[in-house]
Amino acid sequence: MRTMATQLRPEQTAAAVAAVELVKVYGSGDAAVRALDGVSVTFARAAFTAIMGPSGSGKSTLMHCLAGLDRATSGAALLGGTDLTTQSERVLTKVRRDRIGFVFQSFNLLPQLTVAQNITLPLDLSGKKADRALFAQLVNQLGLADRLTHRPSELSGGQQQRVALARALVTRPEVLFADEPTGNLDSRSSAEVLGLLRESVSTLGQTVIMVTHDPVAAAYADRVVVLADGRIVRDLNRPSAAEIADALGARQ
Ligand SMILES: Nc1ncnc2c1ncn2[C@@H]1O[C@H](COP(=O)(O)OP(=O)(O)OP(=O)(O)O)[C@@H](O)[C@H]1O
Repeated sequence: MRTMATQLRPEQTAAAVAAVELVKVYGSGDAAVRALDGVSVTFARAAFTAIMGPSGSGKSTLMHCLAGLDRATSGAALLGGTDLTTQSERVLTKVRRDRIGFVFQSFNLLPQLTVAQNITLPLDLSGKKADRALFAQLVNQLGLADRLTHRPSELSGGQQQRVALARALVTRPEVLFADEPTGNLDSRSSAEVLGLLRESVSTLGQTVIMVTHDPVAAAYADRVVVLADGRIVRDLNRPSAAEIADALGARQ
């Protein structure tokens, strides 16, 4: 539980997403692991940010705390000014469903549903109607128009990830979190999915935050934040893949 209220600045509450002095400790006593060690960072709207860093540096923990999937030990995790660390589980479930889009390495599609049903599932679950114009635009942009009645098992990995992307975007989430979205894809499909993420930022004004190990993937982002030992150690503006690899190499 938080012992002291975290002081918030206007630029933090106005940002799409912000971490403020975020600390996450797993376990206790000798076994305690400080996965996040006081992370403060703001993420602008309509920007594509990559979070990078060595294995165990805290990337997933940061994303999970910012997306309301895990609760920080102290500090604030702000989504459009709402501090997720102080919300009930019931509210967090609603926030994840209504305000956040997710794309995971493993696609997470429902095998018994068609492509079209998978895409509209989050809207169906919250009792909302799909915006037909946006649905049609996404399906065309993502090259899924002739796949709508197929099951996920009939699609390639790249196509499945494009369905997951459409499912995440059709709700118009305030932020799209992508966790190693190209981890299971070959380089051609990876380039396609990353290009589509990039396009969602440029054409739809989507805010995207992506965890990745891959400097080539991170080079699609506007900004690359590098973590080490639960702290932010680099913050790069539009870096090339080579600059990203250098920044990571210097840390390992
Ligand atoms: N549920 C947990 N219980 C205990 N320790 C945890 C838990 N989750 C993560 N950790 C620890 O917290 C630290 C940060 O882990 P995290 O998964 O955030 O790193 P990461 O940068 O995402 O790593 P990777 O690139 O390998 O996925 C690591 O030391 C990890 O062992």
